[in-house]
Amino acid sequence: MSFSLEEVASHNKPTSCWVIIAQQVYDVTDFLLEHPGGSSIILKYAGCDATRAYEPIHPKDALEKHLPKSKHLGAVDTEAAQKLKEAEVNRQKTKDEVRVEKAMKERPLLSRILSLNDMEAVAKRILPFKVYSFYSAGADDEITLDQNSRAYSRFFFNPRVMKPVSNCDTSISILGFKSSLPIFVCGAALAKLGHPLGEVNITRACGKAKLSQMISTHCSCSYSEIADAALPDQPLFFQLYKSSNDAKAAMLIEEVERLGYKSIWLTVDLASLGNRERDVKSGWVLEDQESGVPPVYVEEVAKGGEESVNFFGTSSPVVALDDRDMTWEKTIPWLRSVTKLPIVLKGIQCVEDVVLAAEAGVDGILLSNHGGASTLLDCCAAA
Ligand code: HEM
Ligand SMILES: Cc1cc2nc3c(=O)[nH]c(=O)nc-3n(C[C@H](O)[C@H](O)[C@H](O)COP(=O)(O)O)c2cc1C
Repeated sequence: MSFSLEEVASHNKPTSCWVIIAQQVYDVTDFLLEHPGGSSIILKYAGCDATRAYEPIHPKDALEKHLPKSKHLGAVDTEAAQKLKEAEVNRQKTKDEVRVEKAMKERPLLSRILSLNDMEAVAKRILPFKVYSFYSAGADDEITLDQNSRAYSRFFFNPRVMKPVSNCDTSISILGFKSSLPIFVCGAALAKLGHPLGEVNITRACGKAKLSQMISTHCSCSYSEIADAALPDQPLFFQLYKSSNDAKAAMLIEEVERLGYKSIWLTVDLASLGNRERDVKSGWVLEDQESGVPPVYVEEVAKGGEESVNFFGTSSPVVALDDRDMTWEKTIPWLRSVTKLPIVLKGIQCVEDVVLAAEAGVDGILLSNHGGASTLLDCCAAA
């Protein structure tokens, strides 16, 4: 079955909502309320082509996994496909896209980027404004974000000399897996926003460097693509945002266990999303930059605009359907009952909770305040 653009466009309401993704037509009416980001994000594209918004965020298999087959209605017809292609070719680039294209051409060679600070400065130049805001924003006044990096300058080495060092071994073992350095790659959502190869690229790098990698529940490549990119003996850990629906969470764990992931890192510091103001603001800051004229706010403009403001930014969907009522007594035994993998709690921040974690019998903890980025509170102690 194939559809014209006009036919798709007539399904542009919450009561009948179709979208086009990669020239395929989907009926997402029933899915609206299940979408992790809520319905309003999808409704923005109701009756339209959502490909450009959809592809950099969602794993390849998201539609197949979450929409019943019957909701994949068919493809657009030949004329519609042609029109969509033309619209994409003729689309006027935004100022931010033009800026990014220029910055990409002028970016330094990788071999000249010597430190994380250098890398961050390049990222700020070459990433789209909204993406950089999402990747870098901290909660509230970003005091914890700032303190996390400052903490490194509060501690000093007392170097000892006259020791043999020609044969140093920097490797350690993390949950029984050898790592060439005492670091690993932490789980982070949406890598494809920064590079089209997304998490898979990082997996390949970890394979070469012999490092472990934790994969976010909200990675933008599929869990299986990432598993396929890993070398046979390369450990992948899975970061779990636990759904409030236990059965769904158990299915997810079963899936990654089957794919060969080696441990479950339950994130416990995100019962609610932090107030990431730079991320929230980035949408309207960008709109003002694009319009090129100083914004003029009048009552009429503000009206109606107020309700549509997304107060959580790009991260908003991340915790929308997550379990906000996890407890030591309930959640850890439940997790043990659904997996044999080692369990690590990610986001422990005080001694009292370390003790409770040990009593609960977990296999490890990750001392972390989520980078001062997304936790509910700013002003948490540096971690
Ligand atoms: C069918 C059409 C869909 C459309 C048009 C759509 C659109 C979007 C958009 C535009 C965002 C970004 C929100 C933002 O920038 O603030 C988003 C986020 C998200 N969507 Fe969808 N979506 C669709 C289907 C799905 C499906 C099937 C899933 C699978 C569960 C899904 C899961 C998510 C998740 C988890 C996020 C948050 C980003 C992340 O952490 O990965 N979406 N969606
Ligand atoms: C862009 C970005 C995305 C992140 N996504 C996730 C995520 O999906 N799940 C999660 O548990 N933590 C996520 N984090 C937090 C990191 O895993 C990590 O806790 C943070 O970068 C601070 O490092 P630390 O825990 O070593 O202090 C994200 C961090 C950033 C910067």
